[in-house]
Order: sequence, then structure tokens, then C-alpha cells
Amino acid sequence: MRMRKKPNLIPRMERCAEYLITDPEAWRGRWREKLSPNCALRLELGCGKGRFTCETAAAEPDVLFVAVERVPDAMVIAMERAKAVGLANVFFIDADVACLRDYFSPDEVERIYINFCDPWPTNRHAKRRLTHPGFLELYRHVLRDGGEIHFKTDNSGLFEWSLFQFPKADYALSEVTRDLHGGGIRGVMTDYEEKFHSLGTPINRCVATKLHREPALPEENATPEEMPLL
Ligand SMILES: C[S@@+](CC[C@H](N)C(=O)[O-])C[C@H]1O[C@@H](n2cnc3c(N)ncnc32)[C@H](O)[C@@H]1O
Repeated sequence: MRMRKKPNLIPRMERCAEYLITDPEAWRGRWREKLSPNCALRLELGCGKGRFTCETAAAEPDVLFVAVERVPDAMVIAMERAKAVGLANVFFIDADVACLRDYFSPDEVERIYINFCDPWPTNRHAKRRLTHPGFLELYRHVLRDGGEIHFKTDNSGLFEWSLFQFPKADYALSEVTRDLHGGGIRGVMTDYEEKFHSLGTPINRCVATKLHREPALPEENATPEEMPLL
């Protein structure tokens, strides 16, 4: 369910309109025109208020970042942060992650960040978890082979469940830790991460790398209609 929009949302959005992509379908397959032809393209899914997005983009000006967030009241804060420091390599899409294939073409993306996504603890809502098998298949369409998902969460139940899902969807796990900051702060923190870390909650992190899948071979007795196009 969408939050009710704050009354001053529209003028705030307009003041940083250069960061908002209102026609993401039009950029499908040509995002790099926004920065440089051979730049890496990374997505952040559910960027919230954008501390991680903006600090990461500032640290890597040659990388193009596109952040997707379905709550505009949070996303406008991220856009304001980008404008405040004049970032030229980050853009925002106000949309549901489920639409990703409409906005990015196959193999277009090098890396996806999923930071502190909602855990949706009941089985009834499991499909909404951004690491649900349905979403992991969706990401496979836009990630190139060898592309990575960088996943962080405070929720150990969600983390253990996700560690089980990634290999089933043909991703290889690496850099698995259940206490990312145990030896001191590592990497750029998100807004949620800072809050949980300050409360003493350990942060879980892993990297899931998309493995190549051979196209399925036709079954021996398959009729021509059942045979996949190779
Ligand atoms: C718990 S917050 C974390 C925000 C930020 N990543 C952080 O770590 O500070 C999760 C964010 O993901 C967004 N979100 C959840 N599911 C989404 C979806 N399907 N499409 C787009 N955004 C989504 C929510 O609106 C929310 O802003």
C-alpha cells in the first residue's frame, strides 16, 4: 500500500526533477547514454531515503547508479541528497521493483544492491520479499552473467532463508557474513543500517553472483511446438 503523499511532495520533486526518470521504459537498453558508453550500471532496489545510494555514487563517479523506490515521500529525500552534492551519476525511478524488465534490457546491469528490504515474515506474504525466487528470476533477466547481487539485512531469519534461495536460482554465494561490522565499520551504511547498528544488531551481508545457464535442450519426444527456440 502506498503512503499518503505529503502535501509539499510535488514541488519538492520538481526542485530536483533532473534526478527523476519519469519515462524509464524509454531508457531501456540505453541507460549508459546518461553517463558514458562503457560505464558500469548498478541498481539499488528499495533505496528509501538514499543515504547509501548517494554516498556510493559520490565515491564512484564513473559508475552509473539507478535507484528504484515505490514510496515517493522517501525517494524525494534521496533526490534532494543527490542534488545537494551535485551528483551527475545517479537517477531515480518511482516504481515497483516488479516492473524491472520493462526498464532494463537483458544483460544491461552489472550489480544490484538490496539493502534492508522488508522481511515480510509470514508465508502468506513471502512472495513480496525482494529475495523471493520470483524476484531472483526477474533479476536474472537484467543482470549479465557474472553480475552480482549485494544483499544486506538486519533480519537473520530473512538472511538464512535468502541464503537458501540464491543457489536454487543459480547464483553462487560469496562474502557471507553474519556480523559485517564486527571488526569495525565496513562499507557505506544505509539509513536503516546505521539505526540497527547503533542498537547493537549484527548486520548480515552476502554477495550472490549470477551463474550462466545453458538454454534447456528439447526433450527427445517433444513435438515441434514444445521445443524451445535456441
Ligand atoms: C526497510 S526500507 C530500507 C530502505 C533503505 N534501503 C535502507 O536500507 O535504508 C525498504 C524500502 O524498500 C522499498 N520497497 C519495498 N518493496 C519494494 C518494491 N517491490 N518496489 C520498490 N520499492 C520497494 C520500501 O518502500 C522501503 O523504502
